[in-house]
Amino acid sequence: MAVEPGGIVTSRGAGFVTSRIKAPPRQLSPAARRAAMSKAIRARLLMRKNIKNASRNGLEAYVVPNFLTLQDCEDLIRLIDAGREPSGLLAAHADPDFRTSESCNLHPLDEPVKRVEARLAELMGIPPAFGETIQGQRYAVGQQFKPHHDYFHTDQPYWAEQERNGGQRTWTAMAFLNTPEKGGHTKFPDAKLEIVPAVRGLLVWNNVDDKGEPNPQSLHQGLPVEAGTKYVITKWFRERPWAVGSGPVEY
Ligand SMILES: O=C(O)CCC(=O)C(=O)O
Ligand SMILES: [Fe+2]
Repeated sequence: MAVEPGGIVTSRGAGFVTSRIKAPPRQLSPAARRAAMSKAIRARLLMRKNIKNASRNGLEAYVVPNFLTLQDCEDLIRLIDAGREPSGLLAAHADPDFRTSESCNLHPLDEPVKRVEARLAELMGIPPAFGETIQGQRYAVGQQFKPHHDYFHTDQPYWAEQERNGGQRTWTAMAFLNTPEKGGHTKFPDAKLEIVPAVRGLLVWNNVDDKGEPNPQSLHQGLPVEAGTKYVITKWFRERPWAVGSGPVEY
């Protein structure tokens, strides 16, 4: 079967059809591979009904309303509340208020997590091995995550290890588990896009540009919650399979 780099391969599993985007050939440069994967993911997302293309000003982003069930949201909130501890950062930051939320890594074998992983895999088509462990996050009033990129900055000391363990982060999928009373918007200040959290909704964005290079326009932040609480889950995808043994990574 001839498949283009980044083309879609369909295979029949036990009683259901699964399709995955095929990893592009290794002889391409890393950026060309990332670009080919992005092209295939974009084509797949755009084929879907009930997806809103929120791309603008050099940022590629999509919103899928009602992506999760209410049951998923309730179950995930319970898991986050049971496991939450102060959110970490991959590299120390001079600003102690840079990321003030609480987080936990969700166990991939917990039933609600398995359900959501399967739905995300079906949406994105990215081979599951390319995805990091889903992280849950809880923001109380005043808590936030200041502007940052999800891609790795390759001039940082952490990069050598990340390059070995799956390489660059490509896409981010973030689902809103509740609707905070006020605030907590996800804002892309340079791209001038602001998403108001809505229970069950999914926000997906590409951290690399059309050439497969890290895209500065993907700069984003979780604005402070002003009333109520905000719960989200985040899944970061890598350009290559991510080694679980390397341990969970923060932003
Ligand atoms: O909470 C948000 O709106 C943003 C979270 C975020 O940027 C992240 O988890 O990488
Ligand atoms: Fe982020």
